Amino acid sequence: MGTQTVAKIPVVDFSNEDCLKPGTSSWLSISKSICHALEELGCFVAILPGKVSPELHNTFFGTLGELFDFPTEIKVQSSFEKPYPSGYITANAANEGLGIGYATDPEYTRRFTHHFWPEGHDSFREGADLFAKVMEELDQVVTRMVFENYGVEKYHDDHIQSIVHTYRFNQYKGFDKTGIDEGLPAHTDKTFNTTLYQNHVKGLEIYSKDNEWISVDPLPSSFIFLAGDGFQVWSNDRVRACKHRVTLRENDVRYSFGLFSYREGETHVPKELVDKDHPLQYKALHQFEYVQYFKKNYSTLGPLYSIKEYCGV
Ligand SMILES: O=C(O)CCC(=O)C(=O)O
Ligand SMILES: [Fe+2]
Repeated sequence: MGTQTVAKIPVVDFSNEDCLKPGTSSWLSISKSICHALEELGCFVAILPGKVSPELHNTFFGTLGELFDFPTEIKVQSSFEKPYPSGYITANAANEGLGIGYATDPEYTRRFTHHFWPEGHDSFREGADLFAKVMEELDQVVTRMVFENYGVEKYHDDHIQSIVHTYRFNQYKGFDKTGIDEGLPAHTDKTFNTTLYQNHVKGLEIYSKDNEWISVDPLPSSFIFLAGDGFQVWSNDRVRACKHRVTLRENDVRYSFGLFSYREGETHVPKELVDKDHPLQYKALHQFEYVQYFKKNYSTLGPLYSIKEYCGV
């Protein structure tokens, strides 16, 4: 257990199982570090060595290679989960993404697997379910720590009930294949929060308060937790939505995947988080409508459209 800093991204080590148990001293100590990181940078790296073995890591990235090797026409037909973004999405000639709606429901990962492998593919399906479980647990632990830190833990059960998860798997071709170095442009996620996992190829960069791009070093068994626009709204600007981008400098194929957490219904700033030092910053946010609006108007709004413009007071 403990917190260290690698290249300015806080790294939180959850190897002591007590870190996942509310009220223990390990829990209380890392929750302070996590809140600080989310307020300053909007992200941190979580190391969970007991949850992801090197075998699972290697097997699962192997199956992602098989997934993206399918012909494009099979990939584009995988869009059948609504309402949150799912199916085939491509940002540019270097990037391809495939999404699953309701990612934490094994029925949806089963359907997605069946689309590509009608005979089944246990290591893909079981890997996807296992990672979704670990990321969902991390998501719940982190949001609970933040809710407690702000003295509003009484809202946390309802928060968890309102969350819908979407998976997105990304493949970025090596720089030598495309000559494209922009994997994804700078953006904040439209989620409440996002949890990412990736292979050994670097690329993710985080924008700091000092206006610097910080490169994330992939560490084994580690996840990157990012606060999204919804978290910033809910916290009345205490938590910073993490601005990030993907830059491709290596010639290896980069794989990453994320569990995207969206709140159903409306997000209001809790009344306890509004006072004379923290005047109300946002109107209620309906996250699904926000995602739809952003998608529909992307060509005019651009990737850096801010939540302040959408629902700032
Ligand atoms: O590939 C990554 O590391 C980041 C992906 C990302 O930012 C996104 O899908 O929104
Ligand atoms: Fe993102």
